[in-house]
Amino acid sequence: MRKTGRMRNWPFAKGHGTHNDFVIINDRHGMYDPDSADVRFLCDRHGGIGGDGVLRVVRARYVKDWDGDPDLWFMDYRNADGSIAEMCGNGVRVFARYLVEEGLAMGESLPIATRAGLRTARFVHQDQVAVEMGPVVVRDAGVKVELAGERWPALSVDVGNPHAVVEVSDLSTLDFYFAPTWFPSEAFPEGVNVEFVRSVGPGHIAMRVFERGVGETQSCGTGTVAAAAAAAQRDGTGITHWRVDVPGGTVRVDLRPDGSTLTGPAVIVARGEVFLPNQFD
Ligand SMILES: N[C@@H](CCC[C@H](N)C(=O)O)C(=O)O
Repeated sequence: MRKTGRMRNWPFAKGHGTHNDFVIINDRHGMYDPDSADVRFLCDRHGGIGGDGVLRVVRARYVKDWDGDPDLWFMDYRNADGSIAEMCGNGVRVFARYLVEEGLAMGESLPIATRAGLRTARFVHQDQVAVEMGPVVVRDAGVKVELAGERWPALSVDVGNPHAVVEVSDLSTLDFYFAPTWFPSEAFPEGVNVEFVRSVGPGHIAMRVFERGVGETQSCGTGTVAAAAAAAQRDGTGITHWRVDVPGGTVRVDLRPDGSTLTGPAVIVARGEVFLPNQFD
């Protein structure tokens, strides 16, 4: 097997939610499941299209291990390094926007299957989409996060995917040249997304994130929910509505005992055709 030149053409779209950006692959008939080399190519900002991840749009019936309604649209999310993640909060809003713009779904409220279970997206106004994100589990498991020689205690938060949330006093001095590490390492055997959060005021935080499988991104939707839930636990005043500022914009997180809602923008910015390198012949 050897690498050769270009071979297959495939339609794609590009979209983002608070500048967390995605290459969208329409695979409605289950004909093209990108392998990790394809995902890395699609997400490559210099040699490919460029994105923090890939959203493969596919009917749930074509997804191995999905045992729910086969007719649902499934958000098959991949990180830029080719790894698979359970859930993507910005991605699911962009996915919903894409389905409607492509005429693949309609209505104000849209069920979307993900590896973390069913999520429902609702079109609110203009570019805003609200997604029911399910329950958020916050634990203080004695985890510490280290970055550039500094160590902080972190809360472990499960939003369908894993997060470690750290409180800091200054976001501008964080140095992401090297990835953050965590202790004990067994706390997150599958890796973790790390959120650094600064309190701005009551119900208002700012955040930077270093995503598993990507690096620093302009935003992470599940991360904003994790950060708000961790801030609510630390703050203890019972605030349930949170404004979360990220480098790429602002989202709103609503917390309930049995679930959470993430509301933020989702836009499609391009459509085109990509020439996929032929890896095997
Ligand atoms: N950017 C996403 C999260 C994507 C997955 C994450 N990197 C992981 O590996 O869990 C979001 O908006 O939630």
